[in-house]
Amino acid sequence: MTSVPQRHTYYGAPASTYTQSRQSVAFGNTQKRKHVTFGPYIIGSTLGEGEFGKVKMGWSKISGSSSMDVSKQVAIKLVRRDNIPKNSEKEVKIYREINALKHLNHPNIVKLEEVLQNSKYIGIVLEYASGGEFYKYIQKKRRLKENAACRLFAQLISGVCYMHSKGLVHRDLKLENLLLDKQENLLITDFGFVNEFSPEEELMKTSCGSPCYAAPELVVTAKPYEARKADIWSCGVILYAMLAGYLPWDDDPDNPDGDDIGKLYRYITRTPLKFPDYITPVPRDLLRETLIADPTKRITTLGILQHRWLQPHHLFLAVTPVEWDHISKNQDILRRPPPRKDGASSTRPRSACSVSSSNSKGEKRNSLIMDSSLYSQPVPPQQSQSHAVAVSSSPSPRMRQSPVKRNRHSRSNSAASVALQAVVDAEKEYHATHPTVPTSTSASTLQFESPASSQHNTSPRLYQHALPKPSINTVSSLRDSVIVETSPQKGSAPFLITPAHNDLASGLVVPATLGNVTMPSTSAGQKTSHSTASHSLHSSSLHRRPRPTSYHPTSFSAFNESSTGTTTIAPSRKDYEETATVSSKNYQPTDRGSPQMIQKDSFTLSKPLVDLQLVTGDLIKTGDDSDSVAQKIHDQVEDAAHRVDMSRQRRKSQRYSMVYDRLVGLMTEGPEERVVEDEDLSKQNSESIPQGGQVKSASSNENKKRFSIMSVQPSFNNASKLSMESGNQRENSSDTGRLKNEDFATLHKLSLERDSAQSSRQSSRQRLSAKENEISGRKESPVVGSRIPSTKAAVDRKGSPQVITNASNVQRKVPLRKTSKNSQDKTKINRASVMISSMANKSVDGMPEARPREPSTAKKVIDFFKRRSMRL
Ligand SMILES: Nc1ncnc2c1ncn2[C@@H]1O[C@H](COP(=O)(O)OP(=O)(O)OP(=O)(O)O)[C@@H](O)[C@H]1O
Repeated sequence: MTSVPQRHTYYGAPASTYTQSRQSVAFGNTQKRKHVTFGPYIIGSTLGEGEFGKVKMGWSKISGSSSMDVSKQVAIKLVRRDNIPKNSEKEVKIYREINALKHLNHPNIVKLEEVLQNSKYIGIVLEYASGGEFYKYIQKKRRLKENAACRLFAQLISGVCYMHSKGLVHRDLKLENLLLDKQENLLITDFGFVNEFSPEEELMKTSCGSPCYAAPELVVTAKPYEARKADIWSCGVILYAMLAGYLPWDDDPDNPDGDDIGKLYRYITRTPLKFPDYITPVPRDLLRETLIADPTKRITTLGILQHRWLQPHHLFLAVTPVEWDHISKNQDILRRPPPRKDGASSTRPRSACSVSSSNSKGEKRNSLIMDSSLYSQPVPPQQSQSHAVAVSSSPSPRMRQSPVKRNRHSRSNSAASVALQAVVDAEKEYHATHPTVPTSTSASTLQFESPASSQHNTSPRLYQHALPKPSINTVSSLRDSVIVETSPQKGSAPFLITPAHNDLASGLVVPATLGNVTMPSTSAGQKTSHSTASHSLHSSSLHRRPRPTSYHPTSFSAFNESSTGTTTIAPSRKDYEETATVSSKNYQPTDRGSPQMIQKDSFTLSKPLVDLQLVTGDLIKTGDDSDSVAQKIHDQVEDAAHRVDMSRQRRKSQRYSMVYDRLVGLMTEGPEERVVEDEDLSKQNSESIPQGGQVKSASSNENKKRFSIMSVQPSFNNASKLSMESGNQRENSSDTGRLKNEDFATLHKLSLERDSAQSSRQSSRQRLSAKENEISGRKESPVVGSRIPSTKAAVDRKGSPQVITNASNVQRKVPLRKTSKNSQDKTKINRASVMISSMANKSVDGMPEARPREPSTAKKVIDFFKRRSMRL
């Protein structure tokens, strides 16, 4: 039997593809087949394709076991390293995704298993969502029944609340970024636009997401926006799509395809939400509160949690972020392969050798070191969890079995499956013992139970499936510790909770549920009694099973989401948050109030050598010293050239054709349209949207220190600006490089790059003119900025499931679909997650006047894409 190749076997390997590491692997007792491997994973079929490349199915192998030792299915996002230029927004996107996922442990958020790399690829190993894409699920069913939609929306909101409680916002929530697991639980994925907010700086300035799901405030104003509210809007659109089978505001006769973003948002802000008959009043009410254009009037996540439509899932929704973390932590214990008899760990080693790697040319790829060593970085200190200690113990016999023998293609790694099953069981039991509690939305008028009743009536079984079997022996001090009893079939690692003894001096309190204590009185305005919690912790209830929830939505008093750090926290929330002895700055008063805010420093990991201060404009706006200016300009130029190259490569994909069309449209259409001058754009971005990676060179030292940092994400105006200015920037970079650094090698490199970029642009121009000739020979020259013909536009419309006509509703209802490009590229989909800040340049309301501009190279390129798109 061939063992799993050592990690080093694919480091520094010849620059081919992952296929070069084909291994002959025993497969069954008889058949020997070649398998493509990537590190310890056997690569399977393509699951999908995104911006960064293909996502492949993978099976991990555990060396030393017998044949058929495929243990776990994963999804591996394979990112070609040469597709992600250093310091580019793509690189940042990847880091953002990894850094965010690293901190998120929620059953409805796709789990990051690890990150691997070789000389050619970076492999982001994710939990496998075997249920497929959510939009397809809706598409298949045309629309979801209310109960199903309610369950899935509860899961979505739970995941969103969880990430908000961590101080993260997704900013690109849409159907296409939701997957399903085997049990049809929702998994939020694609965290490329994730960002963090802090109590001090809640507002964000980078507009991103997909137009049809983006909150109006992102588009109609250039003002900073409250990112959580934008996520809530997107959730509303998703819910509407679940229930209706089509997107809201998709019936504008003047903009039937919704590809005119300006019109779309004018329509959204001016047209009342309409519902098809089959959406009942209660979800309508929730949708009305969610899809309010004014973010200050829009419902908060807390409001959603408390909405009566979601009441059937209130137990699930009441699981706190702390609890999800505990559950996840213990699942990790469960997943750990058993120790081998010889004492060696059967766990394949974390890729210590992957701290750094070289490509085939021996070049260090330090910029992309973000493998398992990054993944395995410790979770940032989370004071709220300081009371919890997970103690491992020898696994149960069941755990010693190979997972393959139990279930060859098991979803043993499905966080959602285990945790959600636990919640479902808890809910079932709860409903069994409380028949008056509604189990369907039809009874949703029933109010939440009172906090007092919830103390005693909440099912104790929540943790039974989620946490390992207790071991009395491991309890060091029964007086100070609490055993959380767990399901006997889930292994034997104990879950030992050491309460913090109400250590008010340290600002910590023990989550009541985890300590199996009676919930303190939670009525709003009533002071939380920590001594009560303490007493309970030390009471005779030690061996009682914990209540599944530690707070109840109704236990929260409403608080002003927009206030920053000064919010008075409802007493019940204090059980989960640091007390007054800790500055309120230390946690975000999010709707669900978690004490586990990701520390700013921990999210923007130092491990990636990307200058996050430069490229994540939302996070930090900073100046820079002049010495790094040349490098930055150079990087930007390199990036711009690469972007042009990539654009050409992506012709087969129509992914951005609509956006290019829109860009052209914004430049040229109608009296309200605004043409954004480069200077204008720079000015605007530097003043009001100071995000991103476009560095504008400054003439004086002072100016150099005030570099405006604009959108690093693919803002299309910025992209065009980059293209347009690339020539100048090259000159600038070259000059600056010469002035600041007389390193001949640098100059040589720059000139080589410039030459190659110039030749690349030249060939692009040639192709462009050839295409123009071809097009003009075939048909009348298309009007620049004109709308894509509807039949085509229906295909081109990214990220916007379409609607088809339904007689019962005047709205058009094209089935939700994520369109394929062509037969060869079935998995490639149209999903435009874009920086839409540029769209704000379009005059929607009170935007500045347009100024004419000269045609430029970039515009020609854009025209080319547009024509190509129309032709297709
Ligand atoms: N964990 C997963 N399990 C199963 N399939 C997955 C998983 N992750 C991604 N896929 C499939 O791969 C496709 C592309 O994945 P993903 O959206 O994460 O890539 P991406 O490069 O981030 O794309 P983009 O940023 O353009 O949305 C998805 O639409 C889905 O079909």
